[in-house]
Amino acid sequence: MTRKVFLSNRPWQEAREEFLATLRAEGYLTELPVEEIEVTAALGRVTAAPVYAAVSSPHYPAAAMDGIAVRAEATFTAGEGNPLELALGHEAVTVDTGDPVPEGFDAVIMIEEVTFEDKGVAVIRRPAVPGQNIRPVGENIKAGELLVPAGHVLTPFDLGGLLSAGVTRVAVRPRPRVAILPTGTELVPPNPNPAPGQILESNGTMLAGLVTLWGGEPQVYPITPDDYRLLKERLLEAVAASDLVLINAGSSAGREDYTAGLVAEVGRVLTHGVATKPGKPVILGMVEGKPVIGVPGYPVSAALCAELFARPLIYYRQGLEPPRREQVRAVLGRKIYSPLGREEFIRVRLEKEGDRLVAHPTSRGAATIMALARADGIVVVPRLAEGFAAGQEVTVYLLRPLEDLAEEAYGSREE
Ligand SMILES: Nc1nc2c(c(=O)[nH]1)N[C@H]1C(S)=C(S)[C@@H](COP(=O)(O)OP(=O)(O)OC[C@H]3O[C@@H](n4cnc5c(N)ncnc54)[C@H](O)[C@@H]3O)O[C@H]1N2
Ligand code: MOO
Repeated sequence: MTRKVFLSNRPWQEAREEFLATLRAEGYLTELPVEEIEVTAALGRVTAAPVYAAVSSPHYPAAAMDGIAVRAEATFTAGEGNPLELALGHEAVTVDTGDPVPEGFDAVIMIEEVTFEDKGVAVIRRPAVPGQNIRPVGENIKAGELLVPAGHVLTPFDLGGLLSAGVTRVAVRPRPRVAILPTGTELVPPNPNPAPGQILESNGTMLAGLVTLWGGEPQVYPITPDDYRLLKERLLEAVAASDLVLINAGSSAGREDYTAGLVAEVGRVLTHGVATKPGKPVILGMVEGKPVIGVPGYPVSAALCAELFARPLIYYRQGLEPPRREQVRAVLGRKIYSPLGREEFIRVRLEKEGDRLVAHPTSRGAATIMALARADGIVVVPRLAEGFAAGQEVTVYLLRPLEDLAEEAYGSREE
């Protein structure tokens, strides 16, 4: 096999657009699958069709209070000075909250307003108004009413509403199954005593976490060594069993970086290399109508590529628009130099100084996962800019809510 050394340097937006357009053309993002599941297990799932009420709620006129059901017109004469006696079981019927109001009765008087002087006789001192303390049929939901539209993320309230309307099963978008393949002969399961050269496999779990946050169902495969035949077997197995495959590492130009060649052999490579930092050697490909992303090995590169390329797919595949990251404006704590020609994603910590926010760039190494873990946001230096001056106002894409900003600064602020 020839060793492919040169990667393309396309703007990532263009590469992503082409990837999405290819997936749309193949029906992957337009003919979305559907599954029917129990409403009780549907929290956070996306409806595949509008859901209508099977039954009204309540489906019978229901007492809204504990008391007695009466015929309102038979109570008009009751007054403080004119107690009215009603024969129980005939002129009045005791009911509890939620009970059906018996046929022919049209009001409920709260038990606190009733005295029972004689066994079998209820005494009232105020007339009842028709409909009082009765929840009519359909007060909450009317049979046939639209409960939720298609493409709606089901909340706990929705689930309560669906069940109250007699809906027990619901058609939803399946959670996209995402196969994550950690590859590399140097990788070992995490342990506290790695030998020199061994790399603790951590990206699988990190990527699985991101996939879960975005609504997907991750499956992390066992570590595959850099063996072309094994990688090919694993890739084909993963493609058959999932909706999206993330092959982690082997994306670059090293002697055992097989991913691009492999995807090209069994499918097609749309992009190998984008003009970002980190994340440059990403591979976007298609195998048997499924997207395959070659995610670079360095943890921060892996996280960024997942964000830029896997996140939109996982959302669109569920029939959702990927939510926009919240943005704030901040001033830079120091100058950033960034090479021309690559869009750089710089992790920053934010600090409140009076009424302004100051963004402090953290470590820029693609291997420094804790810098990402501790970052509050990302500042993007455009491809055709060489950086920003200290004190310049920039946009920060938030990685966590502003109110969660850590009080104390931890970790290094140096590059
Ligand atoms: N001559 C060149 N060398 C490199 C280039 C280049 O263009 N020319 N690109 C660099 C860039 S940028 C990146 S990013 C990396 C990407 O490399 P690969 O995707 O081929 O990944 P590996 O070389 O196999 O691994 C790199 C590094 O990543 C860590 N790693 C890998 N897998 C895991 C895992 N599952 N869990 C945790 N960490 C992992 C590991 O530290 C590796 O050392 O290539 C540059 N080189
Ligand atoms: O672009 Mo690599 O992805 O520098 O880290």
